[in-house]
Amino acid sequence: MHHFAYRRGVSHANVLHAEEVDLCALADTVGTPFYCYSSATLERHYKVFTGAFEARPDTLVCYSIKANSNLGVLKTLANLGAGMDVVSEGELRRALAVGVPGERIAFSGVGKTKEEMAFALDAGIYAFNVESEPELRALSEVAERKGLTARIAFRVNPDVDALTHHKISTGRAENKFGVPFEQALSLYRQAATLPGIAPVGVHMHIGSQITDLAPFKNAFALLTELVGTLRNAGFAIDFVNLGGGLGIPYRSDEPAPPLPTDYARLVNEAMGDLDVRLLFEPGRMIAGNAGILVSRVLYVKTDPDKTFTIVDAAMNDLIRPTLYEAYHQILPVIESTPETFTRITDVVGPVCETGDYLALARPLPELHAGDLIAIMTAGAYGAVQASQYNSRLLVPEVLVSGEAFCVTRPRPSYEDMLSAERLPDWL
Ligand SMILES: Cc1ncc(COP(=O)(O)O)c(C=O)c1O
Ligand SMILES: N[C@@H](CCCC[NH3+])C(=O)O
Repeated sequence: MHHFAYRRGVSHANVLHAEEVDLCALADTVGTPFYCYSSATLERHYKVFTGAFEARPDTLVCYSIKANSNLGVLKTLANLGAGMDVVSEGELRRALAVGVPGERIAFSGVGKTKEEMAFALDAGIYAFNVESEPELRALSEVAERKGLTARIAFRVNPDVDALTHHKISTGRAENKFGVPFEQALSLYRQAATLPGIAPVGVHMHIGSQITDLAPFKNAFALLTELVGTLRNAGFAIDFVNLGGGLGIPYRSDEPAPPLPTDYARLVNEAMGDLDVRLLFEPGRMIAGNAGILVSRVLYVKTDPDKTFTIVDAAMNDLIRPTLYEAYHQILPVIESTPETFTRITDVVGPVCETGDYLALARPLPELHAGDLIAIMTAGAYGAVQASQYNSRLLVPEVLVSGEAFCVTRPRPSYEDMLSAERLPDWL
């Protein structure tokens, strides 16, 4: 198994079947397309991230489940002691199902329902990241009714440009997330008066795939200032949640993003000697380069001025290229050298949308029907964003560990798909 590594400059000479698991054999067994995740890489990424903060032993790294919620992935991380960042009851149930204790779970999201709040209170989660004043009041009502106390952090929106794709920026004033920085102190004061609420933390998450440390620096400076203000006002702030967002390498021909150790240095500088527990919510950094999407070429269509490589994976399986103009490296699952990447082609799927592509104008070696390709860096925001558009079945997910593999989410059948729906009795 190729370790889909947190590695700089993945070269075209990487042979995907060079390690213990042969992707061709796996494709024959599971069928294509399928997602394939590497346990070793997940573990390594988690350890690299936590290792960067070893000087602060009470740091809690809450893996952001939204990036990849496959139970095999979650269990791999839970076994290492990871906490989890959840944004719905579904994600919370997944975290609990793999044995993550409530005390290692943080709950974010602008639209938590009262039912979700009640479920999370019963699970004894570490903290709620509260994103508005009405949400605060709802949480207080639910907690009071249950006779429980919700530990909360307001998610503060610092109005900082994360210099990332506009659809995944979350810390600008115009984004729906968090409470305005200027309103924070008065909201903490209000929270302190409400039953069932313990305002004990501060949270911030400014966006995803952040490859420049400057926005973090600016945002963390504001956050440190806020902790000082809150403490001076008498609040016992015991944790600061710095969110996730650290970017990862998607292409080998661009400068690599900062390493977790660079990020940790910045955090330590920004936090100074602030005596607080730090929480983090990395998602992409842990899962992105631990997964690939394996697909088979169906047809190669050569038009007068263009070649389309039509593969069996599509935008419904991996929406990132068309939704965010995201680049995913594509490698043939055969030995190939950079010199053979000379055929310019669009790699497209079978879905009836012009936006159904995995790559545009991409140099690749000559491919033929039946060849396998690996779409790299697909472990984060891949399978979790899949849909059944065009009544296509969700693709299976396979977790690999050394020579072992497990189809952690099998391909459903068409019978499953049809039996999930009901017809009204008047038809
Ligand atoms: C609140 C929160 N925390 C953590 C994350 C994970 O971000 P990333 O996968 O970029 O680390 C997100 C997604 O952007 C988020 O919204
Ligand atoms: N889905 C986005 C990341 C969103 C992060 C969630 N706040 C992506 O694929 O890049």
